[in-house]
This record gives sequence, structure tokens and C-alpha cells, in this order.
Amino acid sequence: MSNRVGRSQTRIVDSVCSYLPSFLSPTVSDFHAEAHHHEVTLRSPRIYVTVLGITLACAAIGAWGGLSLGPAAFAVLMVAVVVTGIPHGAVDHIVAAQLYGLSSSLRDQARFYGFYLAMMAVYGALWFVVPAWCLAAFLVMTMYHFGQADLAYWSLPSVTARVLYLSRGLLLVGLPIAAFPGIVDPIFDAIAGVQVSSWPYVATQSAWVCAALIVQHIVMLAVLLPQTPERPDGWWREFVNTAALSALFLTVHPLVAFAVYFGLWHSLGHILELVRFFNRTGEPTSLPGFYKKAALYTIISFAGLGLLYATTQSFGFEDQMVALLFILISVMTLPHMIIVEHLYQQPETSGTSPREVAA
Ligand SMILES: CC1=C(/C=C/C(C)=C/C=C/C(C)=C/C=O)C(C)(C)CCC1
Ligand SMILES: [Fe+2]
Repeated sequence: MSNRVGRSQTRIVDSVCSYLPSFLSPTVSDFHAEAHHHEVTLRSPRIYVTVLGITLACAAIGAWGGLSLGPAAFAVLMVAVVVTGIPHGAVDHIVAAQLYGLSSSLRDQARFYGFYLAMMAVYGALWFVVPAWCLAAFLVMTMYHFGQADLAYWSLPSVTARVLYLSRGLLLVGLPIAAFPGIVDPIFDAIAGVQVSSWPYVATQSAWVCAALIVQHIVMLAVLLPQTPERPDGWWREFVNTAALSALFLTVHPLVAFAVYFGLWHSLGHILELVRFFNRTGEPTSLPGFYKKAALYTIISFAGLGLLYATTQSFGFEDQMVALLFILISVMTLPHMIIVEHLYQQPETSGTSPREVAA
């Protein structure tokens, strides 16, 4: 068993390495030492340095030329969404099967897709009834989900963990809104008739709102750190990450900042966590293996995006299409977030598969 896992981990390491520029490639022993502890994560040295480096480079370019990355925003966002964004959620059905002990029987499958689709249908319908509330719910959901993916490795007690997740998410979602209300305004207006710039302080005291968003998170990290049962390795990096992500969101076009965070921090990080999860639950998976598992729903999503784009091109309705896309994203994020929440509640005992436990 341990041999098999060891070998599969080596394969992951090799495939991760082949994705990195050669000057960043880790020495073989470096990564293999980590591999034996299932530890290829966003926090692994070379991956971390690459992600942090790209983030700081974008922030530097943004600081240099103001909003100069604006014209590239759509392209950058598409790359992030296609390469890691969509695939990171495209294996949810496999994760759910493991977590809930679902078999491939028609009954189990119908149960899963029934719940999943019903949840999406209810939330989707609510968007047409109470759009502003649905937007608010989506922002809070996104905050929690982003914060959780970033900080679950701290293993805090559950209430404190949730406070910390929301605090990180408030920084990530709040900064682009507070820093560029003029850009976010038409988007939220088209979706839910919400005027960000009419929120108290956002338009008039933008700098102070941004400062408050950053400070609250630094304070939260500092206060909760002593409460972690064991200080996680590299805890101090969260202060570096907070600084880097704040710089990113303050300096570049919000869609570019979102693309960098969502593609490299959230989605790449989650993909690496999922590879670890599959290996832990007796389903040895390499990085290419992950993409193979994600292929079906990734391709279906591409087709959906293409259809939406083609419709916009031929009929106009640009604002309506942005709104529709946003609603679709939110509707798909709801079940994704619930499954990921369960995933993080799994104790990390290697060797016992949840499927075995559930059986
Ligand atoms: C447009 C826009 C936003 C979009 C957020 C989105 C689209 C979040 C998607 C989250 C997903 C899909 C999570 C799944 O893992 C922000 C950042 C709130 C604020 C600035 C304007
Ligand atoms: Fe996610």
C-alpha cells in the first residue's frame, strides 16, 4: 500500500514539475522527500514561489502603469477559467461519491444529481425573485469558500476557523469592490440593480475602506494564531500572502486580480488538494490523471460558455449575458461549496477511505 502511494506521488511530483518553467524545477530529492508525506500543495516551495512571484509581478505591472492590464483582462480571465478554474470544480461528482459513499447504481446517481440539480434550480429561480439577496448570499458564500480553501490547513477549532475564513474572504471579495467601485458598479447593476458606489463610504472614502479590509484580516490572523492547536508550518507566510494579495487587488484591474487569485491561488491550490484527497482515499491520481477525471464536465462547461458567447455575438444583449453568466456561476458554486465544505471536514487519516467507512 505505502509503496503504491509512494509511486503515485512520485508521478504527481514529476507531472507538477513538468508544468513549471525549468529554472524553477525542484531538485528530484526535494520534491520526493515531500511526496512521501503527501505534501504537494500550494505551499510546496517551488509552487509557492511561482504563484507568489506571478502575483507580485502583476501587482508591480499594475502599480507601474495604473490600470494598464485592463485591455488584457478578458483574455487573462479566460486563461485562468479554462486552465484551472473550471477543472477545479469538474470532479465534484467523484469527490461526492467518495465522501457520501455513493455507488454507480442508478438509485445513488439519481439521488446525487437530483439533489445537486434541485439545489441549483431553487437558487437559480430565487435570482429572478430577490436578486439583491441572491447577490449578497453569493458574495458571502464566495468569501467563505475562498477563505476556507486558503486557510483550512491551519486546523482551527470550527468557530474560529469560520471567522478566519470569512475574514480572508472579506479581504478578497471586498478589495476589488472598494478599490474599483466604478468598474464593479455596472456589473452589479446589470445583475441585481445594486449600486456599489452608493454604499456608505465606498465611493467617498475608498482608501479608508480598503485599509480597513486589510487591517481586519491582519488583526484576525494575529489574534487567532495563538489559538491554533499547533502552529501550522509556514504560518507566517499568511502575512506575506495578505500583503501580496492586497497589493494585487489594489493595483490591477479587478478582473485581472480576480483571474490571478482564482486561477493560481484558489483553483490550482484546490486541484493539488484534490490530488492528495484521491491518493489518500485509495484512488491513486496524478496531475494528468486529475485532468482526465475533470474532462467530461470541463468540456461540457466549455461548450456552455461557447454557446453563451456565440449568442452574445449574434444577438447583442451584452449586459443580459454578463448577468446570466454570473447567475450560472453562482448557481454552480452553491453545491460546489457544500461538497468542498464536507471535504475539509474529513480527517486526514491516510489509509482509511471514506467509502470504506460509509460502507
Ligand atoms: C465580478 C466580481 C466578482 C466576482 C466573483 C465571482 C465570479 C466569484 C466566483 C466564485 C467561484 C466560482 C468559486 C468557486 O470555486 C467579485 C470578486 C465578487 C467582486 C468584483 C466583481
Ligand atoms: Fe472552489
